[in-house]
Amino acid sequence: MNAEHPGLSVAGDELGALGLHVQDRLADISLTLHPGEITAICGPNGAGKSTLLSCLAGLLQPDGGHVALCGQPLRSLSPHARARVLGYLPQSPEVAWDVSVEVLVSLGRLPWRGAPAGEAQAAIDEAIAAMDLEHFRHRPVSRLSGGERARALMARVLATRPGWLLADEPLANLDLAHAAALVHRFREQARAGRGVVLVLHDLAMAMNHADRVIVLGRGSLAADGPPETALDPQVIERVWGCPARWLGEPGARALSVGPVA
Ligand SMILES: Nc1ncnc2c1ncn2[C@@H]1O[C@H](COP(=O)(O)OP(=O)(O)OP(=O)(O)O)[C@@H](O)[C@H]1O
Repeated sequence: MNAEHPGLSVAGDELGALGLHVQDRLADISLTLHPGEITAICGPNGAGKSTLLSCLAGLLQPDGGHVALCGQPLRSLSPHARARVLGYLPQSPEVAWDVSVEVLVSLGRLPWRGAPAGEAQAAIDEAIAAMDLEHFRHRPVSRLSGGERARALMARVLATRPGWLLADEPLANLDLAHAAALVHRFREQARAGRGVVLVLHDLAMAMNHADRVIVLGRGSLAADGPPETALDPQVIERVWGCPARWLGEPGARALSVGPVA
């Protein structure tokens, strides 16, 4: 974890690397994540993916180690500053209050209280449109389907316009077309110089759309690199215990999984 990687300029702000070092009895992991990339975190159930993402979001403090943004400890940033730069989508699609979609999405603007109202409304409208929610704008979230609610929660994160998007299983409840649209959105965010970090169980999604894949075993780094190497069939067999082989062309791979011995 260091500041050796230069930050990229995003909307006038310097957005630097997001680094993490965790060293305790459960994990020993050091990572530096780069803006401008889509990084996928993959691994079996219980490997520590959500825990790692929560540490990166500053919501969990590792027992030993630290998290730094642009070389600066995350803890030294105010909660407001952290919420403006790190947008976090939790794994659980629960919504505490039965508000409308528009109100839920507008909560993503809370870290920007005091910004011009027009800017806030533009960000909310853009996020609602990006997640194909115009039709549901005034509907209470309790009357949405599971996938629609997942899209509304993602829209709330997008409305913040954070420098880093940290999303735990963002595609899990989405149909094919909405998943493809969201992946396209993630790529746009990365192209704009933002950092995108996704926990993904769908290894084909990670293979086809990530720039970098981090594979977690039980609390340790099993692989880290471009998808072709980090998701090599040997890695998959070692970490998930499944014989597997990749089919198709680069960028459009499918995973064939054999029977578990
Ligand atoms: N609140 C908690 N208290 C104690 N242990 C926890 C807690 N949350 C998770 N764990 C444990 O920490 C380990 C890592 O959990 P984590 O949720 O990070 O895994 P994951 O890789 O995201 O798994 P999944 O793919 O099932 O979502 C697991 O063994 C889990 O049982």
